[in-house]
Amino acid sequence: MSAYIKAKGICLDVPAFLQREREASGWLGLFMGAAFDPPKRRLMRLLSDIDFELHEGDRLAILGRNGAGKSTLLRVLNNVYQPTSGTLEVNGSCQALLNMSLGFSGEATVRENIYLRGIAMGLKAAFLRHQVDPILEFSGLREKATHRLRTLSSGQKMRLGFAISTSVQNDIMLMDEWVGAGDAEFMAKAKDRMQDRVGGAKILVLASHSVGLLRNICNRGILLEQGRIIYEGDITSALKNYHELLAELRARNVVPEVAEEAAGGAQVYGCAETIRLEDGLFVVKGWILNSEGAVPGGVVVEVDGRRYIADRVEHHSRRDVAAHFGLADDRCGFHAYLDIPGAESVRDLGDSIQVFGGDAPERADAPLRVAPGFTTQLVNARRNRTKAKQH
Ligand SMILES: Nc1ncnc2c1ncn2[C@@H]1O[C@H](COP(=O)(O)OP(=O)(O)OP(=O)(O)O)[C@@H](O)[C@H]1O
Repeated sequence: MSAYIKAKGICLDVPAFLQREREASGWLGLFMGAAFDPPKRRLMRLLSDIDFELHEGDRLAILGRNGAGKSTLLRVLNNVYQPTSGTLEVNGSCQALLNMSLGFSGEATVRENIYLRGIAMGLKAAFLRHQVDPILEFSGLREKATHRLRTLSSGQKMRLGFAISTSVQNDIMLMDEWVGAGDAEFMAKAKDRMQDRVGGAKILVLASHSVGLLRNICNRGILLEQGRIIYEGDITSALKNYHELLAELRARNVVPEVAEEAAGGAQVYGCAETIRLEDGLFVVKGWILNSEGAVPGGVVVEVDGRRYIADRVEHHSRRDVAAHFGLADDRCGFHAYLDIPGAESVRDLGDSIQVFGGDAPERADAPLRVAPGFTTQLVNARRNRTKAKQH
């Protein structure tokens, strides 16, 4: 049977308890206020008139700034919240990667938690028996199988949650950000599995601030603002509308608030495409943008572990990149000019160069992708130097 999601006129109201703001005029006043002025209950509308249909092959990006309602909508799709009005039809097995530790019990053992969580996911005990070993293996927690969950580190709990949640392929996947957990070795395994699961899902719904990720994975997008869909369309036009909304907010001096993620700042993406020497300065060309659709100005090049800050970064129009990411501002191309003492040509740089971007040089710590052409340039330069030495 085919998988689909049909949301018609969904609204969600939740009760909010509001306490009157009052000046604390001493302890007695505070206690009396708490005793005789109980919080008022008021209904708050978190989602209004949400309408969309998803069918097989749809990969939907949910866009919106902080507090727009993305996670709330995912929770409604996952039946965590019942809509106050409207109808939701979900056909197909559904897996939500929303909260990795949902359904865990700290007092139960790791093995027991696999059953608890698996059953909460709708899996049968007989089926789960065969999943326990692969889950312990994948999460690297085989020797902890009989330990109580509360004795595990948060990274280990995350690994376990990830291994259980992704142990089976489902028709529909709901995701709040791309899941990455644990150390580098686990991350690599997790990435492969995520790619498998995402590729195997018939329908994917992904809420994220990561524009590059959404652009790569999704083919459709909805833009939420204050719990309403303000735009729906293909991913390119949805991203364009999202960036236009952010640009408009910035123009009105409203902080768009999309960047308060764990990393503590807007995510920076980009690519270093070429490097050459021009009038004694190295010029790195490429493109750069951040998750707010703005163009960061800091570029740093790391050669053999030493950081060199660009003296000057010039921005240029890159319509190809702007069209790909749906940017409101197409000046995301950059030429970064650097002085690298001791290097007189590209061949002196070696081939272990990394390029980083950020809002300012001192915060330029987001690695930019290095285009194959860039690497080829360095490798050819090194080869030429070796040949020249031999002659
Ligand atoms: N159970 C709840 N009770 C009251 N308010 C809530 C509840 N859940 C969410 N909200 C409010 O609803 C709004 C939307 O929250 P939600 O977490 O869906 O935003 P979001 O778009 O996912 O944001 P972010 O990008 O920061 O993750 C916020 O203002 C939040 O404070």
